[in-house]
Amino acid sequence: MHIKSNRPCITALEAIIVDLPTIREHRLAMTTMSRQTLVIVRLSCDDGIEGIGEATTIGGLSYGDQSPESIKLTLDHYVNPLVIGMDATSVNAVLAKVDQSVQGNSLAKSALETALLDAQGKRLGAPVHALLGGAVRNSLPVLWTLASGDSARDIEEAKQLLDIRRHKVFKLKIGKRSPRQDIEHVAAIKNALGDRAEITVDINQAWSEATAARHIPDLQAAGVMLVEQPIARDNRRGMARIARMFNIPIMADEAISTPADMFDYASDGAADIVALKIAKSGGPLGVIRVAAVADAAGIGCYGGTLLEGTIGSIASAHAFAACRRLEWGTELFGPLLLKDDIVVERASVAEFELAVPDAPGLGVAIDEDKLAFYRRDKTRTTVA
Ligand SMILES: O=C(O)C[C@H]1C=CC(=O)O1
Ligand SMILES: [Mn+2]
Repeated sequence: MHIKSNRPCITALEAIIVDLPTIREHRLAMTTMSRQTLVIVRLSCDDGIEGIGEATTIGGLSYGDQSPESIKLTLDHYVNPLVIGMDATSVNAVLAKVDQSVQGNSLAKSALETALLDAQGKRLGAPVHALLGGAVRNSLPVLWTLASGDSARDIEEAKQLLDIRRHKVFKLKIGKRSPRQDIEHVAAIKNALGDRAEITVDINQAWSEATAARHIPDLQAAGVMLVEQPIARDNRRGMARIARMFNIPIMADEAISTPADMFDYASDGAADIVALKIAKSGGPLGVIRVAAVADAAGIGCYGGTLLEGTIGSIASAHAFAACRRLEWGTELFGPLLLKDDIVVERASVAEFELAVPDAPGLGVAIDEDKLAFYRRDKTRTTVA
């Protein structure tokens, strides 16, 4: 017999596109950003509780195959009719229903999963990390990406961040210029910072396997600590050959989204480290499944970002806090790249670490005035 439950139901799901300015240009191999676009999700339930989530990508469709506009369309037209009326307390049941009718679209699913966890946490008076099995750590090391496009400016920026004890690991985005220019840039920064800082590089798939084989030794000689996604995401065999060829750790990012991707990479020995991202894996629960496969294979975990604002970064922080091992730290600096955000209290980093909130849910509240000001379909023109 089917017993009608008295559990709270989902009554509304809203997706809002928000455009925010960045503090400086951010240059990656595939695009240069001067603003960031977030998709904020608000999920209402009939017990009066609201959950929030965020789906954010980089540079429209230049980084990945989901754009802010397509994420909103997916949520409005496909996900919304599936979830309205469902029991809001079973995150797994809601996501299973969505997975049956919506293929892919991991970013929309991540924002939905985050909003459900936020709502359930608020309902139970528990932080999201507690819903994920509990935090193994209550703060996370955060690196900073130097990507102004100018070596001198990057060095100055790094020195300042070291002085104020905000970051001591720096990721350099390379692959846009020639390998020779890139290596000069990397060496200049490492020489200027010396032992005060560790340097990593992210090539964002820009090199061929032959270019990687030729130039990874130069990066190693320049003092680089690890190399992220040197070649195309679908060239798993090439990644395996590179990982075997060099001692310097090779990190897979764009190549690994699902537990199955992680399993294939692990089976082929195609990466030493994986960049976990809630956006790639469909949310905090999804990313923990990928981390479990990585753990089983002895592959190191790193807490990655798609440069989300505070909501998405704090959702990631809850998940990364709950991962059993997080040997390579995180890059949850997205909120610090933004000039402003749409929350009451922005995420901040002190003593090189980001604190994981302990308040119910995500522990983040929307600033309604700022949201009204920055939303693309703007409803007012001044911030109070
Ligand atoms: O890792 C990426 O590919 C994307 C992102 C993370 C940090 C950053 O600057 O860009
Ligand atoms: Mn990357």
